[in-house]
Amino acid sequence: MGEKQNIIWHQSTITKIDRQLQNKHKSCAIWFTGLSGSGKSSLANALDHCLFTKNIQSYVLDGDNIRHGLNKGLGFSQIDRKENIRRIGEVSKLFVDSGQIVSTAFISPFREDRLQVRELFPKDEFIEVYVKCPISICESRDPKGLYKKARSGEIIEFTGVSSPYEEPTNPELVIETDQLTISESVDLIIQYLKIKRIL
Ligand SMILES: Nc1ncnc2c1ncn2[C@@H]1O[C@H](COP(=O)(O)OS(=O)(=O)O)[C@@H](OP(=O)(O)O)[C@H]1O
Ligand SMILES: Nc1ncnc2c1ncn2[C@@H]1O[C@H](COP(=O)(O)OP(=O)(O)O)[C@@H](O)[C@H]1O
Repeated sequence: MGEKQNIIWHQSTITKIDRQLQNKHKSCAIWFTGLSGSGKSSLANALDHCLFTKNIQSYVLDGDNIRHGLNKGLGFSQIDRKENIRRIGEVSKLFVDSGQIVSTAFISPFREDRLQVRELFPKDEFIEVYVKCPISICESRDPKGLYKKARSGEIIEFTGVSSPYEEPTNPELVIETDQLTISESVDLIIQYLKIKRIL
């Protein structure tokens, strides 16, 4: 297909390993998944802050922000969510190729879509973090008032209310945000990155 379109893959002369050696740490995608209000953005940003202060190359891709730009125009049907996640998967891979630790904060409710992203990476470069929190607590947090709108029918196909969330079956990490503080959660992730020799 690439050949038909006269598109030829260029191998970059500086490799991912060259970049990792220069950075003095490995690169990976940390894929936060969970309900709205479970704490994905808060954790991804707190982790980013912690890594940044340690001089580690880190960046966050956040659902709300990406949907303002790259994925503007995509909605919340199953098909649009699939495309949303597919694109973020590809962008994350570019970040990992560039030697960075990229944290993504997307609901990514469908197992199949998360699996498709996982398959883009070698085994040790994709870390799925299930940000687990009972919906009753997410709803009581309701940082953007969206659950209220979903319950009243103002928002349709809202995850956990009128659209499914398929829990991860085998994530690398589970973080229960109704049990741990943000700082305890970040410590857990840092500990995992050290055990896996990413840091
Ligand atoms: N219908 C519906 N369902 C779920 N979420 C909704 C919806 N409409 C708007 N929002 C807001 O969009 C954010 C989720 O976007 P994502 O790109 O992470 O969603 S997905 O992964 O494609 O399912 C989500 O952000 P988070 O609360 O950070 O998860 C909401 O703020
Ligand atoms: N232990 C915790 N971990 C993460 N977030 C928490 C925790 N306790 C309370 N919160 C609050 O819950 C809300 C989660 O919102 P957010 O991070 O935007 O979630 P999401 O990105 O999953 O929608 C924030 O207001 C955050 O301060």
